[in-house]
Amino acid sequence: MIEIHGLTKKYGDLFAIRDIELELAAGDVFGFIGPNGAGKTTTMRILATLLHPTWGEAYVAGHSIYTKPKEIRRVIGYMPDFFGVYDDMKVIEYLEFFAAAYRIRGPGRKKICDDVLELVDLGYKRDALVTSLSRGMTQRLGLARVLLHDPQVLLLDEPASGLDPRARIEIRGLLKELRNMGKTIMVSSHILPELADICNKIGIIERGELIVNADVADVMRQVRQQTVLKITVAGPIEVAASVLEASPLVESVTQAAEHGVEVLTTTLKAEANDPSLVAQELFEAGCRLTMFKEEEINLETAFMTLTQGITS
Ligand SMILES: Nc1ncnc2c1ncn2[C@@H]1O[C@H](COP(=O)(O)OP(=O)(O)OP(=O)(O)O)[C@@H](O)[C@H]1O
Repeated sequence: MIEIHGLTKKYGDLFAIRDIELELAAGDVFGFIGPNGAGKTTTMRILATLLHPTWGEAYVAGHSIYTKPKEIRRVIGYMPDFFGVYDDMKVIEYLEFFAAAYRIRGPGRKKICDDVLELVDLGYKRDALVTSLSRGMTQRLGLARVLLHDPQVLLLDEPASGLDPRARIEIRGLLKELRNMGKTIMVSSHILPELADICNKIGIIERGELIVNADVADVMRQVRQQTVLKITVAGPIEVAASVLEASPLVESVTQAAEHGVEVLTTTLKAEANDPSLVAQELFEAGCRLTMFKEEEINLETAFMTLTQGITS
């Protein structure tokens, strides 16, 4: 759905983006992470055919940005990081205005506007003035606007920026819904956790260069090459600790209090792939397990591990 090769944009001597390579398939949700000024907006504006690159190639749904910009505009929904709303319009009028611009005509237009309003949970604000909406609602209206023509590809530039925690969660929920509808989504943010649970691919851009471009599942696999168990027991924890230390399956054990409870964090040897054998050893030594689970690893930790040194 999106194919980018050697994409570069220069402003004088400054590389806003440099040699970007990226491929996204239909249904991919790509989280585009980077600090302010890293090049996210530049990349998205080029894909949206609003900006010419200095060199490089980009295709959206098989259409080249150089030769088929009109075709690209029909299949994308681009939500910029800042967009204006017309002061004296009601929410529904605002959407009808853009629907007309997309040449959506006839009785179907009203239904489409009502449908997208429902999708973004703004049906109840249908007749409110756009200027009366909160920032979160305005962002949702912006999303409704780019969904009017049912685009296959969504380019969303920091849709959650400036929102309070509740509004951020709402936007995330909405993105999940769009993902479930099969849309291909490129969504930028400068914070990783915001995108962690909705993306299947993640790119990290810094100073114009895509320094990480990976499958979320691969990253998880790479980081988790060894199983780490969190274990608590009823009774003396030292007994369990010594059983674990003596176990041929265990590489290391550390003991520390977590939320007031003594926990044994146990890293298994790379070749030990059945944690239940460790449970059995503890059981046979008379330890009563009160917790025995694999340590959860979140995407943020995984990326911090992988990008250590690269992003500093
Ligand atoms: N029109 C322009 N003229 C000169 N430099 C520009 C122009 N547009 C962008 N830049 C520079 O290109 C770089 C990339 O900017 P870009 O807006 O793509 O970053 P971004 O990752 O989207 O940042 P933000 O999170 O702040 O939106 C920045 O250094 C910016 O100052």
